[in-house]
Amino acid sequence: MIRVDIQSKNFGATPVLGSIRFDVSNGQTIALVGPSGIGKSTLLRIVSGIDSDFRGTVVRPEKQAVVFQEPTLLPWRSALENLCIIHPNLPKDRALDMLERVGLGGMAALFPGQLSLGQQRRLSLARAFVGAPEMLIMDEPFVSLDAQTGRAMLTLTKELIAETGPATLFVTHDIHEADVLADRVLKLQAGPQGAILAV
Ligand SMILES: Nc1ncnc2c1ncn2[C@@H]1O[C@H](COP(=O)(O)OP(=O)(O)OP(=O)(O)O)[C@@H](O)[C@H]1O
Repeated sequence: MIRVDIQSKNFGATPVLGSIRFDVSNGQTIALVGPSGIGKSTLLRIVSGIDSDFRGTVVRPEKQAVVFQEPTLLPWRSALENLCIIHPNLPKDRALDMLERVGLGGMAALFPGQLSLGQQRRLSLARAFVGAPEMLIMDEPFVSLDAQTGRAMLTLTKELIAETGPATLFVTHDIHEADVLADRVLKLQAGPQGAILAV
């Protein structure tokens, strides 16, 4: 479970987030929506532990995975190595099974530059799920994909979440994505001292 209790987050003198509290239980998926620039990515960075410069506390499980908008793969490593490098104890056959599972069977030796954007996204999903995360954070993981690839990725992500059961928090601008994936939608709105959750 993820327990978020933020009192405030400022960039310099500018307040960005106000008081924000919520929990994400194991197996639950929460979508985070709100207008551009309101602070969604800032909140995700705090929840994922990338940004620790805020007032408040976040309690998160040990096994974590983050999927960014851009696939953030190592271009000089093969698809298989991209999985194994951050999971050094991962048996090779499990890594190959996961590549197969996300539709990249037979592509283990290819480098990210030899994969389409959709395939690179599949590889980042494989990398995230192969470690059986207890917490999954995703920042607009389906943007700039064509409609068919986007739908396929959404279905695949839903299946992988159901199989693995992490506490999941993801940002989206797409209400359809939120409907398909999320059990609950949280909306950020402007408050007097930074963004707060709409009720
Ligand atoms: N490193 C930073 N330094 C200063 N200001 C920042 C920094 N990162 C973000 N901001 C500001 O904080 C606010 C929230 O940004 P954030 O990226 O979290 O919004 P967002 O809701 O994710 O936007 P979008 O939907 O457009 O991606 C914006 O006004 C942005 O300019």
